[in-house]
Amino acid sequence: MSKASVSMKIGSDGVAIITMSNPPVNALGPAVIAGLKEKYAEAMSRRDVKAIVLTGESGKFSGGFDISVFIEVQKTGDLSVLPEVSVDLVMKTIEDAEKPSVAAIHGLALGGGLELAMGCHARISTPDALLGLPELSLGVIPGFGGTQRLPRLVGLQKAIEMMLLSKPIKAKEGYRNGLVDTIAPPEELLTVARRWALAIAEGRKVWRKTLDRTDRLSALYETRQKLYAFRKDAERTPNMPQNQLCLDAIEEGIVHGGYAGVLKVPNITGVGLRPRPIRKVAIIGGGLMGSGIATALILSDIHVVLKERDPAFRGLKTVEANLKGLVKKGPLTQEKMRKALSFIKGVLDYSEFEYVDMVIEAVIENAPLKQTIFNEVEKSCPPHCILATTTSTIDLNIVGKNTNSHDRIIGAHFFSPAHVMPLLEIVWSEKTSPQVILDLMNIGKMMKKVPIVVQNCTGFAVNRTFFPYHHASALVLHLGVDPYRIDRVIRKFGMPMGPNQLADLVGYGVVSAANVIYSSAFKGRTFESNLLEMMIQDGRKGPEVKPSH
Ligand SMILES: C[C@@H](O)CC(=O)SCCNC(=O)CCNC(=O)[C@H](O)C(C)(C)COP(=O)(O)OP(=O)(O)OC[C@H]1O[C@@H](n2cnc3c(N)ncnc32)[C@H](O)[C@@H]1OP(=O)(O)O
Repeated sequence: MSKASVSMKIGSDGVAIITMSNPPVNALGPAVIAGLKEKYAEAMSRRDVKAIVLTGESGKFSGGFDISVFIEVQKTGDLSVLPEVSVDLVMKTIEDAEKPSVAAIHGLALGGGLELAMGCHARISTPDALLGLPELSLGVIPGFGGTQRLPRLVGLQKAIEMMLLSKPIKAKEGYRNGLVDTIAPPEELLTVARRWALAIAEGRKVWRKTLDRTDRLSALYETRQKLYAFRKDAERTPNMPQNQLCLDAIEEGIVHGGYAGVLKVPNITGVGLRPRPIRKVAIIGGGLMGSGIATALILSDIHVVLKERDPAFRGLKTVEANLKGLVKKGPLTQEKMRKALSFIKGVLDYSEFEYVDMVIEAVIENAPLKQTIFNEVEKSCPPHCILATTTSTIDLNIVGKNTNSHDRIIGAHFFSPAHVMPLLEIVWSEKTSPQVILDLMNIGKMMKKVPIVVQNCTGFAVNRTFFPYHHASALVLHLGVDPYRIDRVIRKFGMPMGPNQLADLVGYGVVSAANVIYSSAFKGRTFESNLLEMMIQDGRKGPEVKPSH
């Protein structure tokens, strides 16, 4: 077999044609993978290259990872023959590169071959080329990000079918379902591909990363329902764990965003830190937020002590109601609910805080109260314990003012209802230790949350975005426009609910408290309306959420 290689030819149009060669199917062996990295690095460094077309020799794109390498490893146990095939090959080398790539596909693009093509910014193919991810038939799951990218190109249903059945499709079907951008006859393939690549580079065609695309994804609840059905189906093949693992990877990518699993936070991930085990969490406050977080934690098999002030333990009752709601809607079973409830205990003081790994303060948006709590908690918890606040707006340095533990203080901004909403805003100050940030990212993933890591400032990221929107609505309301009409217009625009209904759901007290903090931090840049105060004084506060910390 002739030596595997990757060549590059640069046209006068500024398009570099990078060609994989490894007969008979241009399999992605070590030499091809190394060659791709080398040629891409060269193409990125050359001023005479504007864009790249990636293709394969002898009428084939690529048959995927070189199976003979697997056989070699099975025979010898020598893992060193495995090339470095982290997802970075596709993401860093192709998808995130500063010059666009277009895949020119002919013959076949299978497994890692198709994954390379999906990392490109467009795919041109001959009509009868075979496209597929057959990895599950080999007992593995797509390892170059196919589980993350295929659903974003063809939609969840089709992507799962293609992977679970390991059944390739023809490119003309791929064109219909979004996997292929356009079809070209073999003799025109390279010409069409180079024109497309140039058009992207020159801004005449959209330059979009597959991992960023959501246009083919359904709403999260629909996704979860579909995945639930496929999981039930996969339970019939218990001896093929790769099926469930493939669904796990797909879900991770959809719920947590395409970069899930490769979430990179400078100086936090990839610097040798390892998340510490989290076994027990204390939550202070059993209101809407605290009980929601407690629900999410016990569903992730994490023990919780829920500190309330009122021996009626209304927060515990809310947790139970949350779980019953999930059983009623499915897929939570009665048995899993009973198991989750065994993970939670209501307390009225800090006596059980001695062995907790994290405390989450979930009381009302009142800085002095939070400062008192953190001062008390610092004395009751072990020195490694993470001290998290759910504040949506208050600067962390203010929250931790009365403590000597600024390195352990972090923002864990969940969104109500916390056992349902996937977003988790992780806020760190310049004093927060990288280990604590990584630990909270890990807990967020254990809770199946979408963690976004942002730096400390009033309002952080979400409320810095939310409040201008909220103030614009308050201005229009102040001018006398019907709040229901405002909400109808916003819902028609595409938001799940309008700003007035959202304020009602969250509670006017919470919105008002956050408003005061936000407006004082950005004096002169906000709209101050007294309508909310008037409603609160009139006893109309939104859902009755009594402080119960
Ligand atoms: C990165 C991760 O996602 C992991 C992966 O990519 S796993 C690999 C995924 N790819 C596949 O599973 C493709 C497997 N191959 C096939 O489906 C078929 O071989 C084919 C459709 C590519 C070609 O089929 P056909 O035309 O019928 O010819 P053969 O099956 O007889 O194959 C011809 C020769 O090609 C060799 N070959 C095929 N695929 C690979 C591969 N991925 N790696 C290495 N070699 C491959 C095959 O062994 C035959 O070679 P021979 O010397 O003639 O025996």
